[in-house]
Amino acid sequence: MDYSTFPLRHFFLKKLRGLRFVSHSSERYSAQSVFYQDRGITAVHVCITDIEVATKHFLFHSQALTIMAECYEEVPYSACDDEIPTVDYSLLFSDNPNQQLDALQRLRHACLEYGFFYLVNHSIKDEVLDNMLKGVSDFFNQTTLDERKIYSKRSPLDKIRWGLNSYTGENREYLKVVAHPEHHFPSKPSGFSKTLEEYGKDMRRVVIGLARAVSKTLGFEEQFIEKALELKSGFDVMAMNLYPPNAKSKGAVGLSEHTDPGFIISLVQDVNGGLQILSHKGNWINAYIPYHAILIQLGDQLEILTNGMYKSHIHRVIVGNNKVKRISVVGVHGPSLDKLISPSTVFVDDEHPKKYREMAYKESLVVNGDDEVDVQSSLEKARLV
Ligand SMILES: O=C(O)CCC(=O)C(=O)O
Ligand SMILES: [Fe+2]
Repeated sequence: MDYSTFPLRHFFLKKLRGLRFVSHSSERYSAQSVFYQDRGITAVHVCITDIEVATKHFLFHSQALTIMAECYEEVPYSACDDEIPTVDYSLLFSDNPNQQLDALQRLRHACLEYGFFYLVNHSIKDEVLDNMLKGVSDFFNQTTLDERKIYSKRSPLDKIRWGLNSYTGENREYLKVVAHPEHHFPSKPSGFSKTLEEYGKDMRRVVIGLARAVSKTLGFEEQFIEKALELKSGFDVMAMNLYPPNAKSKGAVGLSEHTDPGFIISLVQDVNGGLQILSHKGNWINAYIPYHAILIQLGDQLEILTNGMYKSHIHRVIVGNNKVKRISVVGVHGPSLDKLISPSTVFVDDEHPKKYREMAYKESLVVNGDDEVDVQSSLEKARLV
């Protein structure tokens, strides 16, 4: 079997169905142990990134270990350079009806056939992006590592969360902050909070514009998504990631494969490198985000709302070939926490049975034992078929 072109999770799911994964009480994994017991696939993912770490932290059925060992040998993290569609934000609102229609058609195609696209002419000024990326870089300054430890997990209600995953298997430092409806930003370095606020405001404007345009691509009035997800009080988290250049002693994976919750996910970065997205055809595509463009990915709750028509896609970060450190800033733009999300009746009929159960957004964020600020996907928990 050619593992580089085959969607691995399906392969594992089939092969490992029925086997149990039991986590040790190791600190790193204990919070996720329940989660892993019925989501073998995520456990497998942890294992496959580094079998040595996996065996240290989990008790595995020996048959599962053999399968994982085989797969670990063969997975090369390779990806192709297939084109990722580009959407011109300004044209989505053009006064010229033909131009607008053309841009909306492009957006529909990108949502239907890809689930991710580069957004250009988005109206966020270069200096806002540059200031924000500089602020994030200063926050992650090596000399202040001890200072940011105050944002390590203290309570499930944390609004600011910092973490350093620099063990073999995942290689990333991150800061996650709640950015909407109210925002919680670190007070240091000076000016950082103001920079994030400015960027957050601009990005939110773009997200609301996209909600209107995406509604139109589905044949609805432009307020459809804003109302269905209650975006006015939407729960947004900003995740700032720092990936070091790969060192021999560390793992090639910056961030393991996952989808993200929410309506859409915005991503900006300082340098290209490492982000790979699994296409609907089952091949990994390298994302080479054009300078100052925003990568938009569709989130789980848009997939649920459209009953699987607009899908959220699995992605990961591979740092193996990176020569320099990379920073990415990810916005997970979600529905209101209390909003119940289920497939809209328009997308459900005899030929398209309901594929997801109803869940409040808040429930979907915490159902696997994670905290709201972690913004982890629970799409598999909502799936009915
Ligand atoms: O850093 C990246 O390119 C991707 C980050 C990501 O997927 C996430 O934070 O959810
Ligand atoms: Fe992500």
